[in-house]
Amino acid sequence: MSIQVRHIHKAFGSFTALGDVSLDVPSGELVALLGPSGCGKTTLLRIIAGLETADRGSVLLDGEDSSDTHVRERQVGFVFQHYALFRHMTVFENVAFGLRVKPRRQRPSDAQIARKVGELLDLVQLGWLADRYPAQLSGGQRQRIALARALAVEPRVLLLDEPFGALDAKVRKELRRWLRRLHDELHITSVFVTHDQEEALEVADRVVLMDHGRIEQVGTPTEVYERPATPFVFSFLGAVNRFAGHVDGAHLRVGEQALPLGAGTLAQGAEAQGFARPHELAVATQAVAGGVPATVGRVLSFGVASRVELQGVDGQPYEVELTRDRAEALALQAGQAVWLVPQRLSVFERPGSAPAPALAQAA
Ligand SMILES: Nc1ncnc2c1ncn2[C@@H]1O[C@H](COP(=O)(O)OP(=O)(O)OP(=O)(O)O)[C@@H](O)[C@H]1O
Repeated sequence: MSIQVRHIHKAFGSFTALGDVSLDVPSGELVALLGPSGCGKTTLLRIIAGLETADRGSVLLDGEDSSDTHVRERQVGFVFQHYALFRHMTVFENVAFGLRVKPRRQRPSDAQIARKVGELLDLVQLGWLADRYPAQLSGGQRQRIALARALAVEPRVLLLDEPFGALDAKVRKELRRWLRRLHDELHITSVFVTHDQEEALEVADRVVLMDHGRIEQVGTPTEVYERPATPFVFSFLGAVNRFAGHVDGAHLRVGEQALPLGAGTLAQGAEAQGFARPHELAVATQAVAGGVPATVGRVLSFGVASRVELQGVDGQPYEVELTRDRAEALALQAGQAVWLVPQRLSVFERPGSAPAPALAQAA
């Protein structure tokens, strides 16, 4: 089932939690809503679910406006971070619950329920736990059972709110791979909320980056990581080095240095920030054109990679990732003066910072 979110606006009192949010989720896709705490991810998920109503805008499920459709009729399955299973029920009964509470005419027979629950427990690979109670399960097992319970009623959409948020890093990693495999088997349109960028990039077909109640970018993991549309996306998705300056002809002028700009449409004289990931900076031990001076701090080597922490002349921190061989060839020492040369620089103009055209010409 496809989901279309159209111009959703939601305020809590005077606080705008979502401002004009629109999003298309094609049928069968697994989409991650990613953003910092408080950016509106859960609110958007709850509006899609029908657990919350929007002030304006609409949600279309398979092209039909769902505003007047009750949560129960939307055929949506949920898994929440702390969606406690029923403590007094066995795993089997927890998974069977959604089937047992169906209206009498739609309710499967006991034999059908037993078969269905058995299949679902096999699917989440926990058939051997059917007779246990939730307190006798690990956190990861509980979330897999919660997922089996959500799937029992054959939802057309699956909504997951930080489903692995409460688990430790290792279990989280295992479960997200497992979720991806499960999705590839079932192809249920799924939206999951996370504030963990690695989780979103690893699991989702497409990532929706949100900040302050707005969508900043929607794209495949490669698109959002390789071609961030805004400074926020750049900073949110992993380590980044920042070079603040202004546009000067075909260069970004950063202090005394002029860093070459790629093709673009930046306004002459505008204040701008250049971004480069740690692996996109080369280190030179002699002064070079287009290099920004910095002082080596710590050099950390893990396996085949080395990470170098540095400081710019104005105290700006930088981080560079090199192959270990390259780091050893450079023989970097703490306190050494070096020059950082961006191999790729993504430059964003500060909105409204471009001088008036006449001024720019005079400069
Ligand atoms: N019922 C409510 N009443 C008042 N404010 C609310 C309510 N629900 C959410 N908010 C506010 O709306 C904003 C968005 O909340 P939301 O839960 O959607 O964020 P989130 O991105 O899911 O954050 P987190 O990752 O911390 O869960 C927050 O500032 C939150 O305090």
